[in-house]
Amino acid sequence: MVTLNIQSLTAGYGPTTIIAGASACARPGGLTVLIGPNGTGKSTFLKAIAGLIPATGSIALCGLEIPQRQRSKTVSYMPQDVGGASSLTVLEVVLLGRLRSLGLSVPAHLPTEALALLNRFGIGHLESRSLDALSGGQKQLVFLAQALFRDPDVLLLDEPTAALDLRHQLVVLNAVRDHARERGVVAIAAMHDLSLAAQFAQEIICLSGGTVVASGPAGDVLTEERLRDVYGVEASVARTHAGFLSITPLRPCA
Ligand SMILES: Nc1ncnc2c1ncn2[C@@H]1O[C@H](COP(=O)(O)OP(=O)(O)OP(=O)(O)O)[C@@H](O)[C@H]1O
Repeated sequence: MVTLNIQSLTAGYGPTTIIAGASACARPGGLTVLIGPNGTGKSTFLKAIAGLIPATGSIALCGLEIPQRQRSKTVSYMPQDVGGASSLTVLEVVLLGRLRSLGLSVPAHLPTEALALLNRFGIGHLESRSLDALSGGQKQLVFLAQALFRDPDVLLLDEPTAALDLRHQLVVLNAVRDHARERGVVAIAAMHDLSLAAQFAQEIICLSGGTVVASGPAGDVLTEERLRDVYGVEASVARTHAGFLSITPLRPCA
């Protein structure tokens, strides 16, 4: 099984350290949700795992260290702002400028599979539309489809449901969770909606102050005491009739 082990990860920007010796483990076959307040470093954590920013510490898959220069082959990162998001390299983007004259031979099954994925997200009818002519949520769905289609060993999604309506939030999180189950891959998504996180996560990692302060099943991580400590809010944590945790923020702590 391709468990991702993160040990003593330290990363930041210039002289500023944002992630300071964070350690966590993400198991394959389900969705791991990364939570934490605004600006706490969730995106930085994911970018450091993906090898997109300099970092120290160890990132290992199945016990084998993945050197930073090889991360892009095994790890796929979908950023929060999908305005120009793509997992294509800079060189590939330039090459695509001559797409029509490249004479690419695309095996017939690939467009069929890609279209099936778009249909799963309810946007198959947009297949020929230019990206410029899509709404923010539609664009997010296209790049999610690209991320899943790429089929990496480790899928990192930065707030994948932020621009989506209720139905598409469920469609996407079901698709990501099913994908992780079917392929046995690691999927980590940063999220702010804690009730949705509790519904879909096999495990939750909670970041605060540059380190991992808790990880495990939603019921262990999402306690009223932790929400007070980490988010500075009084919140009610209850279980719904369907058996899921429901988190209701009540008021900021005094
Ligand atoms: N390119 C950058 N250069 C300098 N500082 C940055 C850069 N990107 C982010 N930061 C800073 O790093 C800190 C962590 O940002 P990050 O985006 O990782 O937080 P986050 O937990 O994902 O936040 P949010 O929930 O608001 O999206 C913030 O203080 C932010 O201002």
